[in-house]
Amino acid sequence: MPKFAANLSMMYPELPFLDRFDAAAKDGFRAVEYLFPYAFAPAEIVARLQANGLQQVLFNSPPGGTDAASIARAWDQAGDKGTACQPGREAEFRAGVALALDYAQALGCPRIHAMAGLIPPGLTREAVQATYVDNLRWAAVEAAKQGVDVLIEPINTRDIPRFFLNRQDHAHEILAEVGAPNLKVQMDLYHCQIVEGDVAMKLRQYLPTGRVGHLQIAGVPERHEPDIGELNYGYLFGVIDEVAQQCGWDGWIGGEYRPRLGAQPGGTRSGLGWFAPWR
Ligand SMILES: O=C(O)C(=O)[C@H](O)CO
Ligand SMILES: [Mg+2]
Repeated sequence: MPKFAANLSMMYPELPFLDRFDAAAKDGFRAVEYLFPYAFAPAEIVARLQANGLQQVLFNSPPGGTDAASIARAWDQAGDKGTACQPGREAEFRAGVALALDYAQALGCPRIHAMAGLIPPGLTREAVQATYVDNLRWAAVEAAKQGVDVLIEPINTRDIPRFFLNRQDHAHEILAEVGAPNLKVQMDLYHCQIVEGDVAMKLRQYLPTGRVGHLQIAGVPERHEPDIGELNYGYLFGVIDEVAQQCGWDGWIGGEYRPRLGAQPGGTRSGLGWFAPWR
């Protein structure tokens, strides 16, 4: 049976961040994921997780910067979407991963997502792949010391132009090149549909490899609830369940979507019809 995590960066926009843990638990979620915990002391988040019996199943290493203020600026102002592929920012990437691993230890989180970043102007994907691979190899070694997986996620270039990693097959080629068993793919079906399509067959192809560390879902193309848009998630959850039972995949599925009703009071909860059969 699929296990769903609430993405607290996109769901519950009607609530302050720290109140979203309680709301997700009240709505039946047993796990949460989000982008960045760095604006809060780990103890503040641990208190919310423990008060609600929630598992922390994913968050991102910093997209740039290495302290709360510079991380927020990197995402909001600089438009950084990771630094892993960017030559000359290796020290920043590594400091960010070290911070993320400290938080992962404190939060009991078994995986972090290291965003690839944008291909720098004037360079090509091929020209920066070696930097990406070297950074991931370093991150995987550090993460393995505390039993944490590092995830890489193909992201579509309509949402993030010039993002380095866009395709599932390229992500799995990177895993092979890095050669670290704790480096895995964050397979976001929203991005997979936009970039490649054929989502059910890609689930059947990649879940049995044991190298998909996490799934995420959202409606396509609006990125609202999974039951709004061109993907039949009822069918896809059945495929995930069938393949997971065959291959033993036991991962989480993050609801990484913007509720259609936005920040209206109760807007997120009123859109949880897709989740009702799985609570
Ligand atoms: O963009 C996505 O789909 C992600 O999952 C990143 O981690 C955050 O943007
Ligand atoms: Mg995603």
